[in-house]
Amino acid sequence: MQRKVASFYKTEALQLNEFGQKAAYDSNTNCAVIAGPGSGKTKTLVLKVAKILDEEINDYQKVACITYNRQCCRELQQRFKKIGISLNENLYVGTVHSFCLSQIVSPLAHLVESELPATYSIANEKQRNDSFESAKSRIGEAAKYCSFATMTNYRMSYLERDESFNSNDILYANLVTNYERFLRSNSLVDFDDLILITRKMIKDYAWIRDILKAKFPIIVIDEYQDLGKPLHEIVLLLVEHGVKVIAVGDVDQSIYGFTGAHPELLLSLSERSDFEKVEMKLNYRSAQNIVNLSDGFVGANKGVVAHNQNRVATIDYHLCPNGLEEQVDEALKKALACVDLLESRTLSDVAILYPDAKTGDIVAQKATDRGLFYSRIDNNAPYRKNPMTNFIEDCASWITFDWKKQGKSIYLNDLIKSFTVLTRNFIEDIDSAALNFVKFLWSSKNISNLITAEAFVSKLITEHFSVFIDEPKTKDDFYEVLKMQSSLKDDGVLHNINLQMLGDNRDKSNKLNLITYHSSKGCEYDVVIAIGLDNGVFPRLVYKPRERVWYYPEDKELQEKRRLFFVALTRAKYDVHFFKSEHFYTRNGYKMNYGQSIFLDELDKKLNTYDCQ
Ligand SMILES: Nc1ncnc2c1ncn2[C@@H]1O[C@H](COP(=O)(O)OP(=O)(O)OP(=O)(O)O)[C@@H](O)[C@H]1O
Repeated sequence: MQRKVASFYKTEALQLNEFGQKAAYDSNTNCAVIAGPGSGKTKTLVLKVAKILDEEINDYQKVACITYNRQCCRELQQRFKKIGISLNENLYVGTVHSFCLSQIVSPLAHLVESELPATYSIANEKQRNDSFESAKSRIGEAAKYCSFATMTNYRMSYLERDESFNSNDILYANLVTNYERFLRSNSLVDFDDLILITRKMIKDYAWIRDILKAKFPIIVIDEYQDLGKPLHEIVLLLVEHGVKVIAVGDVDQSIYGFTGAHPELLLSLSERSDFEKVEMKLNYRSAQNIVNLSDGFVGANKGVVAHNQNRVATIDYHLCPNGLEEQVDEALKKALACVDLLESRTLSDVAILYPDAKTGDIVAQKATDRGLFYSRIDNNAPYRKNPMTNFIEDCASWITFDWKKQGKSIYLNDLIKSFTVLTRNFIEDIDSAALNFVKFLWSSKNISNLITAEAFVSKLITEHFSVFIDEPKTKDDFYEVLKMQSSLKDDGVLHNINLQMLGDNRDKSNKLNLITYHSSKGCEYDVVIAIGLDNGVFPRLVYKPRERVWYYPEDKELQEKRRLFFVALTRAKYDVHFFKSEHFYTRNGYKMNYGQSIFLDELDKKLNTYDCQ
């Protein structure tokens, strides 16, 4: 029988440490791995999956490797690739939403009674917001100050539409009901629907659990702390049905409370008698002084030790009294200075972290003014990276690649494979579609100096991606392709990008990382430069009109922001620079002097206590 994975993973696994990694790798039962930043969770998980593929899975079975967001998913795929494992018949890697849609809702929902409309699309952000606004106006004045996040939380917490759903908070129950009604009236479902419908299907039908167990006898879930109640219930139902579950996460890195995530669910899983609990306490990433500062910053001190005992990090605060724009200018200067410090360091080893996409606009504009290349991840980035936009960048790179130059190219074979994976479920005659696609690539390569990036993307869309236009399963991904196309137009933000530069976007080397605190999860950089560390900016404050005073948000929300700060701090291998102005501006433009971020105060306290510097 042909081996499903190369044995290279075994050599890599020899590196796993005795501080939890090996125990997780060797565990033969359900396992909950709880480990802090940089402890090698992802490394261990990837090697463990390789071992499972090699030893436990037969030809007709699959391991599902699921995570919460797109970026973590990409990271996992890249890590698999590094040890010679690509997605194949026995390995599924995807987000929880794509797992629910592609493995459960889409193939099985029409066979059971479900809430799913006969034909449906996945609602995009605007459609979700429109439905929410319509629901609010249907209810009237009482719903004026209701937020989408609170509604989501309610919807993901009260899973049965029973008395407790209706009575716990009548206003939000009403809002959820109306929101769903508006979605359905437009034949739409949203991402949370996918999870809620999946949960109900798995709960109500044992034969669906049977199918899942037969196909996916082992499910591995990364970033478990980001899961909410319905997903946790799905996991428990499957575990009780005999599916083996490996859950990996870090409670202190739970930053999706606004989508209904409950970090304590990972702890409750680890305490079950049918789960082995493994903790990892070695940090491979950061210097000891960063580890000292971050350990216990959110919860109890865990006694984490830095692997690189000799590494010493600089932790610096920088005051910019003139406000955010000055912070951005100084942060960019600092980024360049940090690159100059070490010969081996490039811009891609440095990240500027900011609290929101609006601030990202300022950073991106100022970086462009300085002629810096950057890789940007936030909601206002011209387009998001996803399998389709990555594929287009890869195509552009192949077309414009100059073989005489040094560098790593993408191979035509890989492009054909990706094209097939992307389109095979939507095109009947995949062979001739692939042949046409290859002809298109070669003809574009022959005129690569003449064709604009926009013309290339437009042609690719009309001639080879038209199958995606009304396809619900790929709607969000395809939307990013359309955003890419429009940003490349004459009036778009990327109008000055040629085909080669579009191809270069696939490569992060020598590009400064511009990223929100949120999106930085799972990343690591030599140097982290964090801006906006002022009360009122990060964390945001809440205005009490009667008292005319700004307060910190309530404990739960502040704790979530604290975890976000913890995520940012723990991305750094070496140095961390915090920028602050000690004031913020209200929406009406008033300057409020509320000092540096409370999290810098807390860090100060730790610095004084432990003499971390
Ligand atoms: N046993 C090991 N020996 C050497 N290096 C390791 C080992 N385990 C992990 N590393 C390295 O430590 C770094 C962090 O590992 P990894 O990204 O897997 O951690 P993580 O726990 O997933 O981090 P985070 O939760 O912060 O994203 C990586 O550069 C990885 O290669």
